[in-house]
Amino acid sequence: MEPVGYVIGNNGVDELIMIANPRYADVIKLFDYVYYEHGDSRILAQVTGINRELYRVSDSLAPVVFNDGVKPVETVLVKLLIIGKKTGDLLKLPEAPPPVSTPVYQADPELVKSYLGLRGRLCIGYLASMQDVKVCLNEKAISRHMAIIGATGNGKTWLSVLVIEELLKLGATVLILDPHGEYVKAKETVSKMDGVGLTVFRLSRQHAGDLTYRVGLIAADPDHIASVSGIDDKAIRIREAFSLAHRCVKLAAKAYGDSKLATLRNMERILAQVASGRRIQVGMLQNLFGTKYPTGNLNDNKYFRRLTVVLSELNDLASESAGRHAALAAKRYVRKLRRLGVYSPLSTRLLKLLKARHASVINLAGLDDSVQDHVAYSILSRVLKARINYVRRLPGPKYPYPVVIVVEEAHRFAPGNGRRTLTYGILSRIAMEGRKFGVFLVLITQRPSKIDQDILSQVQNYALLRVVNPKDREALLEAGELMNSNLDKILASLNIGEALIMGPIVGGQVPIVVKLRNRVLEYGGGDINLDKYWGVKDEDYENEVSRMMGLKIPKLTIERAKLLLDKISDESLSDSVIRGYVNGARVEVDLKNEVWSCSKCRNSMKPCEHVVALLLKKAMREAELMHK
Ligand SMILES: Nc1ncnc2c1ncn2[C@@H]1O[C@H](COP(=O)(O)OP(=O)(O)OP(=O)(O)O)[C@@H](O)[C@H]1O
Repeated sequence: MEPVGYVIGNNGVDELIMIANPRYADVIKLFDYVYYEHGDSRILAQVTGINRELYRVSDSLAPVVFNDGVKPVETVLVKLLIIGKKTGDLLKLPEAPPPVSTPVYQADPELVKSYLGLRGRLCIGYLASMQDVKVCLNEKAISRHMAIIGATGNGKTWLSVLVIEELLKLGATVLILDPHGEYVKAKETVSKMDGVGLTVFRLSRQHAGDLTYRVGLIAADPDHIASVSGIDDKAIRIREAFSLAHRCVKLAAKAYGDSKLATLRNMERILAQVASGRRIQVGMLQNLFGTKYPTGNLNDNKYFRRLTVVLSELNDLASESAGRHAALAAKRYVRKLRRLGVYSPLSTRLLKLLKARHASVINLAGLDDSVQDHVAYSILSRVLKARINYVRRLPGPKYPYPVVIVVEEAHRFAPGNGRRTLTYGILSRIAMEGRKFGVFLVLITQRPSKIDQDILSQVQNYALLRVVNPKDREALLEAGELMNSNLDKILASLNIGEALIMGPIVGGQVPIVVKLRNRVLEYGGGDINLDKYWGVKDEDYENEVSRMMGLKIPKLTIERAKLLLDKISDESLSDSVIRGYVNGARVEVDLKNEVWSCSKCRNSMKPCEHVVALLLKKAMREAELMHK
């Protein structure tokens, strides 16, 4: 066999420089596998850089080479990352670099397969440089969690969908926290996968989903829901009133054995009573709540006794003006929570959410960050608890199978800037202890520097797509022990559809560059191809939207609106008054009179991004109809 090149130097024992055999100079590609002989073993290496250079000629000769029209002599220098020699099941780096002029050969698929040992069952693609070698990740290593990292639009969701498909085929229970509703579309294609189920849970009626997930008020920490409602941490009196009302409905539910009493509506009723300065007696609760419950002797009931104590604290509030004001303010916050439609007395049953061979997508699109945070916190805490109860045989809800939790936009739930979300605590606990209880994380983020580094450092498997930002590459260098400057260069050279995978999931020894396979499940939120609808350039639809409203819409607003296009729901676009929900905001535009309203931006002088998003959608819909 003819060598593809010869060693001409080295950089430590793990990097070689090879000069390419001119006959192979145009054949050698990035990520190719090559080897050289060392005694009776072969040392495998991978191409990580290719440089074309002018053959070194002396300074006095250089002008001659160029001026006489002689084609410059080219050398192709190839950087090789040493993978190692096979010793039993292990790959070991050689003790010394090979002598200069050692011949280097192209490795064949069998050699590569036997060295890399990709013997898992999560088959997500092929070696980028050798498309007949399948890459199957080790499913057991998912217990060491996984991070999927890459710049926006480089295929993170694509890869996560592949991992989910493979996990589902093996019978896994998968839970997906989906802040942008990107996985909702998977529902349409899940029937292509035999015996696999997928349910989309929505949080409010105006969003897409099969079932509604509710966060239980009885189990919720009053401080948490007070924060979700927007009550400032320092507004102690308002928080106190809020918390007392919460305890009151919770205890009433327990004392009377009727969970339906623990509603936000009943909290509002209690607070209205306090705000108006009227005292509340136990006997009045039936009237106040508008429900009937047994009025027998409840004096032995411990909840009843606590309820009377809480009522007397509420009455103390009612007796002073500051207390009444606080109750009035708290009532407004409760009303705000009620409008969200996310809370009900009891949480949705866990067994509706968790099933083997099944993925549950939690569609959080359109909810404010604090609501997303509370929902995620509530779900993750319950899942971890159910697994702990099962493993440790403790009383309480249990789930018998391990659960893989996919967290899209993980930096939103566990930001690295020291801000502590509710979800942060539970995510960091799962990152640290989930392995013991069979709760595994797949964290997806565009910005590794923005995610909490303690959590990231618990993750041992990395799938890296193109990461362009040097700061983000630095964060990876810090977080992953496996990361080194060679890999840093590979990262910058990846194409869409390629991923660099490291960690025990690929045997733990060698990073692998994978060409990802096609997926079965659809997902939304990929690039929106406006040209598909318009067949025209950006300016044309910008002009169209401006024309509709009879005024110039700033480019920035249009850009922001484009990002909201996949967050529009319940839209009605055919009449002269169009309406819909855009990222949770209720939007209405009267096209004839060129007036608009947006429940979030209220009295803006110019159409806000929510309004413009709805207009864009209408224009797109019309263009689509025209092209049919
Ligand atoms: N392996 C692949 N093969 C072909 N096309 C791909 C592949 N991966 C991604 N794409 C395309 O690239 C676009 C972006 O992909 P995707 O939405 O998965 O990226 P992302 O990194 O999750 O983006 P974001 O951070 O914005 O969510 C999509 O239009 C998708 O179809």
